[in-house]
Amino acid sequence: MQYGIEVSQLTKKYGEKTVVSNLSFAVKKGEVFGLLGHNGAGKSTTIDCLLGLKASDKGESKILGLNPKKKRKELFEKVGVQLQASSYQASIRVGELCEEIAALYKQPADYKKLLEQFKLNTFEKQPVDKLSGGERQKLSVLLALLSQPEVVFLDELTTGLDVAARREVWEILRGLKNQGLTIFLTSHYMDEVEALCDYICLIKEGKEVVSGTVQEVVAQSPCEQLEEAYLWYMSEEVTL
Ligand SMILES: Nc1ncnc2c1ncn2[C@@H]1O[C@H](COP(=O)(O)OP(=O)(O)OP(=O)(O)O)[C@@H](O)[C@H]1O
Repeated sequence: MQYGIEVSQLTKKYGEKTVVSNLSFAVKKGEVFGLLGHNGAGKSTTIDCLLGLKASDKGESKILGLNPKKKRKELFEKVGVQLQASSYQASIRVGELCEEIAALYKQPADYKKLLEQFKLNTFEKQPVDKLSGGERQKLSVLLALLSQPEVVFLDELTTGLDVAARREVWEILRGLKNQGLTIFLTSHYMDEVEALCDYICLIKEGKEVVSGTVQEVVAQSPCEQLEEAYLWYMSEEVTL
């Protein structure tokens, strides 16, 4: 099986409002796919529907060839998820949280090694609620990788991280990608998208505006840089 993620005509409504509309795409194993769009475009809702956390109104999705709603147990070991708002038990320490989560999996990663990679090892004994916003963000990416997943979903992976920390996280992800990890990410930073993504899809009000490699998306616009192209696409009328 060639694909890490397959999505066909995914549609999600909240009441009368359609927030994800007929989205279709496929992510090959070992590729990095970026779903981009303004605040409220429907990115997090798409992830929730893909994972079966929210019921979609139409469409199908598969992760590693499996239906996430029907094969939840099977996928649990294979899929890592970093969501935007992660809440943890009050006053649990970083090391304890890692241990607790690692204990859920059959073959977890060595969390101490991951803490070192993410430069969080000095915080092992610190309560999670005393971490800075950026440290907590890095921890949420780390936790998504604890199961040694085959597919990982990262929602705004480096929001709040400083320049050096962002690059460290990119390096870690590139290394994991080279080992075959499939990555689905959302990001508001176009330099990050250029640095990491093999394929991107821009959405506006839940609808696809354009998709392709970064080079293809830029080439189909009158712009030369992804950030300008992104703004150009976003200012266009939605016609789909
Ligand atoms: N439970 C809900 N009930 C009603 N509307 C919702 C609900 N959850 C999300 N929405 C709306 O759906 C739309 C898409 O939200 P979503 O969180 O998917 O956007 P996003 O692209 O992830 O945005 P951001 O970049 O700000 O995180 C928004 O207009 C949001 O207000």
